[in-house]
Parts: sequence; structure tokens; C-alpha cells
Amino acid sequence: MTSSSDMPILEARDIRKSYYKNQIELPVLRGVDVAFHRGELSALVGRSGSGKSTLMHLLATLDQPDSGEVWFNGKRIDNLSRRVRDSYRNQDIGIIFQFYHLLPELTALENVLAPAMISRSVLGYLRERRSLAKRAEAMLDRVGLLERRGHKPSEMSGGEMQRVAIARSLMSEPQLLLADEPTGNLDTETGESILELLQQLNNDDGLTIVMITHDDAIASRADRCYRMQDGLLVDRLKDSPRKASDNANKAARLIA
Ligand SMILES: Nc1ncnc2c1ncn2[C@@H]1O[C@H](COP(=O)(O)OP(=O)(O)OP(=O)(O)O)[C@@H](O)[C@H]1O
Repeated sequence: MTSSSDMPILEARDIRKSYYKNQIELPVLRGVDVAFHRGELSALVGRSGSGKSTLMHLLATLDQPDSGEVWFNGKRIDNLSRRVRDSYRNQDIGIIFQFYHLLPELTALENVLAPAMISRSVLGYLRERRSLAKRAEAMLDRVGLLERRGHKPSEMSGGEMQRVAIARSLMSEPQLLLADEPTGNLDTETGESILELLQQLNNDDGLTIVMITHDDAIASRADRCYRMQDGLLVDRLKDSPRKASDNANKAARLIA
């Protein structure tokens, strides 16, 4: 029998996805099975065009597969209504991207607050605005950027913008962070500091992280690593089940 701690937090089952150009089918995912476990830092590594971002979009329910299933915490989520999928995305997962996706007119603090504002009614936001602002400051502090709270993206470095994006992704206390090439736009040293931050969030807070990268050296920092090639998962490169159970216990303690 599978105990709840063995159950993957996020799972893709036989996922297939094609794009069409001039009525010609381009199969991008050709039957992907992959399971990510609570408390682990996992990497999906593969060359450009292997289908990593497409898979991440499906795992995040930003798009739907042609066939196959996506499961989160033991529930199928790919076939839910748009509204329920949106709420999964807003509440249960955090997402960060290579190019940060910050709003240029807003300060760091306002960017961190933006999803909380958008997902609430005006009244709901006004009622909670003090505690939300406090939490946003705590998240900026967590990523080492509190003193930059009033800076706009144009006044920040790439590494700082990625930290703001990470702080924003943590606002809803997600169970899982999906990171698409989180260091892809950064120099080696800055990328290293972002990787260290992700490792801290994983080790210290028990946050489950799935990181997409084309870089083997970055992927080697993960506890578990899967290789994608031409729309298929071809290799499971390493496992670390002990870390998983340690972190699952840590996450359970945090929730309690
Ligand atoms: N909306 C789309 N329409 C048509 N083709 C697409 C679309 N999105 C992606 N593709 C194609 O699907 C394939 C896989 O793309 P995907 O972005 O998933 O790969 P990737 O491994 O993440 O690559 P990269 O590291 O360069 O982002 C590529 O050949 C790409 O050109």
C-alpha cells in the first residue's frame, strides 16, 4: 500500500502534446511519465526544444495535454474547470520564469503583492491589506531584498529581480515551486546565489521545488534529476529518497 508520504505531490501520466503549424503536427511530448516527491528539489534537464517548458506549462495547468493526466496530491487536475485550475495555480504552486515576469511600473513590494491583489475582491484586499503587506515584506526579507522594497525592476539587477519573483511566488505559501530556467538569464555567480536560495528554501523550509534547466551542472545540484530528449523522459539520473523523507517530515512539522 502507498502511504501518503510516498504519494507524489505532482505527477504526469502518459502526457502527450502536439503543436500544429500549417496543419502539420509537431509532437512535442510523446508519452511522459514523471513523479515529483514532497520535500525534494528535482530537476528536469534537456536540450533546447526537448519539451521541458511545455511539460512545465502542463504541470502548472497553464495549458492542457492532448491526452494523459496530471495529478496533484492524489487528485487529477488537468481536467478540472478553468476556475478550479486557476485556484490551484494561485494557491498551491508558485512559478518563477527565466525572465522574472515582473510588472515594470510597480515597486518590488507591489510586485510581490500583485497576485494577492488580483486574486481578491477590492473589499477583500482592503480588509487584508495590512497583513498582506506585512507578509510581502517578510517574503522580501526571506530573499534578502527588504531594503530594495521601493525599487522598480529597472532599478534592480537580474539577480535581484529573480529574488523579487521568488518572494512573489512564496506569498501564497505554495506547496510546490516550479522554476523554469531560474538562472538562465544570469551570470554564473548571480545564478549560483539564486541556486543557493532555492536550496535554502528546500532544505530549511521543506519547500518542494521542480527546476527546469538545460545545464547539467545546475541539474546536478538537485536531489532527483530527470533527462528529457525529443519529448520523452529518457533517464532518471539520480535519487535521494532519504532527503525526501527528511523533508516530508519537516514540511509536516511546519504545517502542524
Ligand atoms: N506554441 C507553440 N507553437 C508551436 N510550436 C511550439 C510552441 N511552443 C513550443 N513549440 C515547439 O515545441 C518544442 C518544445 O518546446 P519547449 O519550449 O517545450 O522546449 P524546451 O525544452 O523548454 O526548450 P527551451 O529550453 O529552448 O525553452 C520546440 O520545438 C518548440 O519550437
